[in-house]
Amino acid sequence: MAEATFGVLLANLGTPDAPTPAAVRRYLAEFLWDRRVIDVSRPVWWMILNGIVLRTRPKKVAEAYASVWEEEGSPLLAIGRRQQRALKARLDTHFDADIPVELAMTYGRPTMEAAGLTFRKAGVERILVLPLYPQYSRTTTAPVFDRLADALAPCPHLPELRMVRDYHEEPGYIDALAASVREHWEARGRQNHLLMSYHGIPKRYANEGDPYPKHCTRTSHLLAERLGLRDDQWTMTYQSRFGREEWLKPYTDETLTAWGKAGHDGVDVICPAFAADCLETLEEISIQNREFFQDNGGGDYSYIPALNDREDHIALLEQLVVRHTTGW
Ligand SMILES: C=CC1=C(C)c2cc3[nH]c(cc4nc(cc5[nH]c(cc1n2)c(C)c5CCC(=O)O)C(CCC(=O)O)=C4C)c(C)c3C=C
Ligand SMILES: [Fe+2]
Ligand SMILES: [Fe+2]
Repeated sequence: MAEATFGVLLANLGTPDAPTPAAVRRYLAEFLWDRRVIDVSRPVWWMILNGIVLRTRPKKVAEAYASVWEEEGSPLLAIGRRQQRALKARLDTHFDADIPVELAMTYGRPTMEAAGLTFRKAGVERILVLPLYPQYSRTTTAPVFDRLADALAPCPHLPELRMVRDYHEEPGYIDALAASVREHWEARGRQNHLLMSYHGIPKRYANEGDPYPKHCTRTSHLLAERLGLRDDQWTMTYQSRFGREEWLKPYTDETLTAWGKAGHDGVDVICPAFAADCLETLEEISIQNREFFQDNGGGDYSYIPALNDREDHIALLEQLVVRHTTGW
């Protein structure tokens, strides 16, 4: 095997260390203090965050985490580890070399500092950063860049860096999403409507130039086209809103509640912005939103899992690495 000429840093959002109020509080305190995520003036936000949010939210959110927690821990981290191992295996074969692949979270553990140190000890001089967010957002992709820069700040000899900014219209991504939908239809039956639910962001961020909703819309149209869906066979919505400000619309929960009341007989739900299943898909979509639909009179409700460690998903990540490391 040849020696690697670069390393790959897979990055995702982060998750608490345990499904307990204390661990969730630590996680939220770090995450929600990031200006890229919440840009309210610091003194005002400090009062709201410490006076209200961190006093009330951790208990409720810890219960939600407990309902999806796995033996290996938080689903986001457990799946991230599987993605890391599977990508390394593919890259080692592709390059016939021992390619270092690290997983780091923007908030919580495993930290960017730990990944940076591992690369440094291995003598890695070039790092390809691959944030696991198909659609770029200032609230998710940009903090990966900030946190990595912070982690490397003490390093006297910076590695060469490249970052995949987004892959929202990458053919391998759309193909993998479409294959996951078709396989789900074959295994579980097909509902007559497909809902594509994306994590939301405040509408103001989009008005200020975040291309996230444009990326989501493009992904949705490409997926619908690849599945041969007519316009009346699919809908796109945004989930997980937080706080009082207006977020991107239409909202997933309001849409499913209205569809339930209107007596819709069935819906398949996919969340294309999540490269790995996590609290926002396994609890919010698969449990909470199912109730909004069915308790209001809706029929069948079927959640289509994230791409996780599917072979075609890992093959897509491999393709992205191969393309973005050209010349290294
Ligand atoms: C407060 C504002 C938030 C913005 C803006 C936001 C954007 C955003 N988030 C993801 C992906 C994930 N978010 C997750 C959890 C989560 N998100 C927020 C808030 C914002 N997200 C909170 C407060 C939480 C924690 C749970 C809660 O308290 O409700 C997760 C899951 C993590 C896990 O541990 O499973 C992911 C993944 C995207 C893609 C995005 C914008 C594009
Ligand atoms: Fe979020
Ligand atoms: Fe949520």
